[in-house]
Amino acid sequence: MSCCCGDPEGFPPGRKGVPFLGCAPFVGSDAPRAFFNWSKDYGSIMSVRMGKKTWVVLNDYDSMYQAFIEQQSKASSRPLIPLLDQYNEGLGLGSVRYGEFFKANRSFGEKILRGAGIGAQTIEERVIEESGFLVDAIKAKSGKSFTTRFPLNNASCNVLWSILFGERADYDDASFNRLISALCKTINEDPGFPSTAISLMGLTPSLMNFPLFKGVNEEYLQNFKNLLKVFADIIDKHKETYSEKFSRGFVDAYVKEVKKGTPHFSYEQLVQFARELFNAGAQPTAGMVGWGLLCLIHYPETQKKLRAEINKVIGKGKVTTSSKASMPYTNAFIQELMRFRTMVIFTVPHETTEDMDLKGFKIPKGTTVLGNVWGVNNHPDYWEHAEKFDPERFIDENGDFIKSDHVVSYGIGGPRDCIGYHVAQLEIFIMLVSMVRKFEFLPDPDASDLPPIDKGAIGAFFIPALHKLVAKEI
Ligand code: HEM
Repeated sequence: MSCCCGDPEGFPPGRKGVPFLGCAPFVGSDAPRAFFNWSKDYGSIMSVRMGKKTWVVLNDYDSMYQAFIEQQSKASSRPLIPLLDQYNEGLGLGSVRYGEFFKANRSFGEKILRGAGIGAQTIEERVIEESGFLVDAIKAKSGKSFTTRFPLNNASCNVLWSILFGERADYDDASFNRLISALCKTINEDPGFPSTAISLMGLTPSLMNFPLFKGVNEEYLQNFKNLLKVFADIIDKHKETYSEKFSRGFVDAYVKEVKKGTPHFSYEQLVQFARELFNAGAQPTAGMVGWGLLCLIHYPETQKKLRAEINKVIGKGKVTTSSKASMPYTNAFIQELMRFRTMVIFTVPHETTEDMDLKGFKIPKGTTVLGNVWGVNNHPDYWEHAEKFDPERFIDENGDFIKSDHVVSYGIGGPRDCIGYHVAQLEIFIMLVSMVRKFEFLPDPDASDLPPIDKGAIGAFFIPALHKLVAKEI
């Protein structure tokens, strides 16, 4: 049975927008904020017509928890997203439908990203080694202003590359830098029409046929094809030099499964899976560390407190996560950073595989359900002055760190949360601590203003706009 507006009875209320496009023309360049504002009229669980489809958007912690954790058996698939499907053809991980193929590949990926089966060096050791190269690259700037994005992208790409292939590249390696540029082109990391258009085409596929969007999409698709070709070639080389006696990383471990004939493993899937881990992992992590450095120059008192704790707990010793439990301020800084600059603004869209009853609303099988990650990270019910960067909100009266469930930057949990959480957290902690211990970060003396702390590309990820700063060696 359906109600007068065409939605099934009991379906969450919401916005319909205009014929063909639905709400796309009203979303603007900041979709999570637009959805969150609409939820003030319709409630936390609301519907939004995007093109021909009506999505359900969850704008608070409780509804996301009930859908993605408590009813995970019903809400863990993925809808077909034409923008992504045109290059991944249903392979990879993030857009794969829930089922045996997904489970086999996800569980393999989880093991590898925890460090199993990729040779003797742990992931933490790889991150520590890479942080040393990052510090050296910044030292080489000799206190002159530099664009942070490049060494951070190099460092984060190297960590992923080392997990995938067991090797890293110097920061001036021309072919690796070309690969990083190819990656950046797939992300559209600069604010402007292309990054907004990609975000909107993900939500409303019909826009892909409109002239202005068509050009952006053609370029987007070509960039992905270029990146896929690079991965296919390198994986072919790894297949030729494969040996059962050692594993250089994810790719060797996966080749082993294909050779064994393990169901759901294939070379085509390997190319897409490896490409996707690189795509989904390298830039959000580099971007998060980049936002962290920006916060340090905007809040110099915070920078001082952070360094004081690092010096007290680690001093000149090796930076490892074994010190983390004794560093409440650093933990608070990182948790607030993840909340304040939400890198992945929505969950990847989920799809229901059965009818679902969500807090009294009826959500039929086959409905797209989106979690508003930015909305939860900024919800006034959990955060006083959410717009303020304030690590102290996570320090209790005894000076201890308060871990919060309401920071959902990696998703809320369940079978589709971020598979790279462990790697990203290692990188953010070890890279930031290693840099803050060695350098005082200061504004670029040649710039009239501080670089903006609220402007970035809101496409696939919320990446800081290109900016320069100074790192003065301590
Ligand atoms: C600061 C860094 C990162 C943030 C904020 C982040 C955030 C997220 C979020 C919000 C999701 C969607 C969860 C959902 O749909 O419910 C996700 C999914 C995913 N992330 Fe991350 N991520 C980060 C780093 C990484 C890294 C380092 C990797 C790879 C090594 C990675 C790989 C993925 C993949 C493959 C998925 C899809 C998982 C699936 O569908 O099963 N991410 N991430």
